[in-house]
Amino acid sequence: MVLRCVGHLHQLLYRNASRIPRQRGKAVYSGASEVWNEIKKKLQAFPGGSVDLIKKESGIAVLTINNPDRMNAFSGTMMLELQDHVTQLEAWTNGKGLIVTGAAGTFCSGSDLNAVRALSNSEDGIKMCMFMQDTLTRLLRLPLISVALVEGRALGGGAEVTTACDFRLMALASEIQFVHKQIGLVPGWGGAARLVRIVGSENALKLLSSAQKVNASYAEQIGLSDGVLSPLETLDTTLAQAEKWLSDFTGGPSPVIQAVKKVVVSGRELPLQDALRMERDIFGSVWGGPANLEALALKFKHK
Ligand SMILES: CCCC(=O)SCCNC(=O)CCNC(=O)[C@H](O)C(C)(C)COP(=O)(O)OP(=O)(O)OC[C@H]1O[C@@H](n2cnc3c(N)ncnc32)[C@H](O)[C@@H]1OP(=O)(O)O
Repeated sequence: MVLRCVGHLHQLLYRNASRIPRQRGKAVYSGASEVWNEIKKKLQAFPGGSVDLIKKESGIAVLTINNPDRMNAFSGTMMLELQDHVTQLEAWTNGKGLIVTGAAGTFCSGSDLNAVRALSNSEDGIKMCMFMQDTLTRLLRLPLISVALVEGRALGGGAEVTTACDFRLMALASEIQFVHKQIGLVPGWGGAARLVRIVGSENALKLLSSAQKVNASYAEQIGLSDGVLSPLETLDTTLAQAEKWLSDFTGGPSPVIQAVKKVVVSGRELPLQDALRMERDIFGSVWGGPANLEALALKFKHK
């Protein structure tokens, strides 16, 4: 009887699920389609490398920044590919987790400096920055629990990409470095705004104004990293280690994991009143759902 009532309520609420305001896919800059078309055309002119996406049956996806000849620097076409993959992941209903990593033992050396030089007027720079802000904000908002697996160096825009994941895991000898100041810049891919939220404004100010190399232990100390990977003489590859680490958070059905991520994103991004409304709607989408009914039927005890 109780279960039937819950099921009925679920049907009622589920009708409203389509009304859950979508956090994902929401553009950072709305009404900018002309700018997008223009910048996409410019980015096409800087080819090289790739961003590769593998979606596994387990619900974990692996996104690899792949341009080893340039220490995985982002070419223009890689920026476009990254955005396409984010769009694909936004629609991945079976997804639970995402690992962002770099090819050939290093993470990413930021924007391809050849593109930076060619797009050095401030108008183009701002458009490229808007494009990457949009993509990386959507990456962070994905309803997947994401982790950056940092090996080797994460420099400039590469350091910014690490902050677009929920968590960061670093190999023992790896380094994250916001080198922007050394090339007369500040972060422009949303990395400063995210860094302040991750490590606090004092630590962010230290990292950006000194452009210091942040090793794995210092990163853990200030909360930039969530764990140090074991050296590779262990049996696991770094990717396997990251998958194992992530599995602590991605156990269970995808609708529940996605709902968990969504309530956190709304709590982080919205004013309290809106966050509470969003939480109500997300709650309504899982209440009386299959995972909830199954757990109730099992009289689950949290021992
Ligand atoms: C808002 C976004 C702001 C940005 O991201 S601006 C870009 C910030 N990144 C940088 O300034 C990185 C500059 N590169 C470096 O410091 C060094 O190359 C780095 C990454 C420490 C690696 O040093 P090493 O291990 O000694 O290797 P290397 O210098 O010989 O590099 C190997 C090849 O990769 C190239 N490379 C590395 N980073 C690049 C980049 N960002 N854009 C374009 N090419 C890049 C480098 O030029 C070299 O190529 P080549 O062998 O000389 O043809």
